[in-house]
Amino acid sequence: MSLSVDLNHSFPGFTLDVTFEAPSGVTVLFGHSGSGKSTVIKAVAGLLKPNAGKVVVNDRVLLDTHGRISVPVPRRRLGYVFQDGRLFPHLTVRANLTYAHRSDTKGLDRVVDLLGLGNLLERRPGALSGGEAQRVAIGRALLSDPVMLLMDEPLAALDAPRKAEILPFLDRLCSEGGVPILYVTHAVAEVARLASHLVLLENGQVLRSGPAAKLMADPVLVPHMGVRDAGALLTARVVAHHPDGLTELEAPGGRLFLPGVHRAAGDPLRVRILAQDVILSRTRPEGLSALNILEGTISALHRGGGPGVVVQLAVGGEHLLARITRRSAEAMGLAPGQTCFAVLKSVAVAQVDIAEAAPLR
Ligand SMILES: Nc1ncnc2c1ncn2[C@@H]1O[C@H](COP(=O)(O)OP(=O)(O)OP(=O)(O)O)[C@@H](O)[C@H]1O
Repeated sequence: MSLSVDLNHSFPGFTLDVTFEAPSGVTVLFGHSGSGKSTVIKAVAGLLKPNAGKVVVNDRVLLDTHGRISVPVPRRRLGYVFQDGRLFPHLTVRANLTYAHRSDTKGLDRVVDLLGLGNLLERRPGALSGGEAQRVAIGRALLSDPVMLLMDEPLAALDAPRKAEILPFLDRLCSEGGVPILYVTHAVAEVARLASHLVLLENGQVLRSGPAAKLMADPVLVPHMGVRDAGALLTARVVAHHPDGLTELEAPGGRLFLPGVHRAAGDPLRVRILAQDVILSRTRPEGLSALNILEGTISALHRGGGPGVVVQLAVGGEHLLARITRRSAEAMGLAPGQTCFAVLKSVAVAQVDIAEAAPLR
């Protein structure tokens, strides 16, 4: 699938002017509140008629204001998942799922299995948790046999435990579902977990558009992600589970030992490592409590306006980010091309930051 979006629209005091192309997979529209994310997704869905623009999904023109084409909403064949599930309260989960069902029963079985809905089918929405209701809403959208799923902050209304509960299902949807997704969020953790392609929006414009792993590892973009949320993604593979509860992973640049990762040996993972959790050393450190030491080469340094510096480290074919003080960077004489060791505490990596791997490269 490919998605091509070119939109112009004005509200009083706000102008949207965005152009981006995205390949198959999960495209995340990320930006702060009011940056225009929902306006873009509504225009793609056909719920908002932009002043001018063109939207093409898989060579199918959904909108072309010059050519006076605007495919009506039902004929766009897009599945829409809102913040709140918007299920029919008087229907069971099964009836909600089959309401707009265009697939065969096999499709229903697959979606029920993919989203873990088997034991919920006879319940009504009032008897579901927020996370369960959202899974049903996603299932219903999938069963309408869409050419693309549009998800507008689908986790925003859920508390942290419900988010953690639904994320593994979204991982599976992204890696096995086969349906391309346009996903709106302002949560960096969701970008890190789900995105294959990232479109950064700011004040109604595209700041950057590109592969998620590349943009997440760009030191210049750290302020846009938020200094406490910024972090690069590494692909890793489970090597072994040790009796002391640690899981050993093979990662670019070395081994990682993380607290109990519940995946089988050999499984590929995608691990987000927050820039603020990485310590740098010019020599291989010894006698530390931190178990994880990855060897790399400094590929970029970026000074912000404040006392911080973001260092990008090439490890294997991937990148890590470390946010340290300018004082430390100067004292260590850090410069591109130098060998450097990244030190990471095992307990710094949260379970929510470990996902089934969608390939990064
Ligand atoms: N129907 C409307 N009429 C007037 N202004 C609107 C309308 N819809 C959106 N806007 C304005 O357009 C801008 C972009 O809104 P939009 O909802 O696309 O942002 P967003 O990035 O999705 O924000 P959030 O994360 O808060 O949902 C905002 O300034 C908003 O107030």
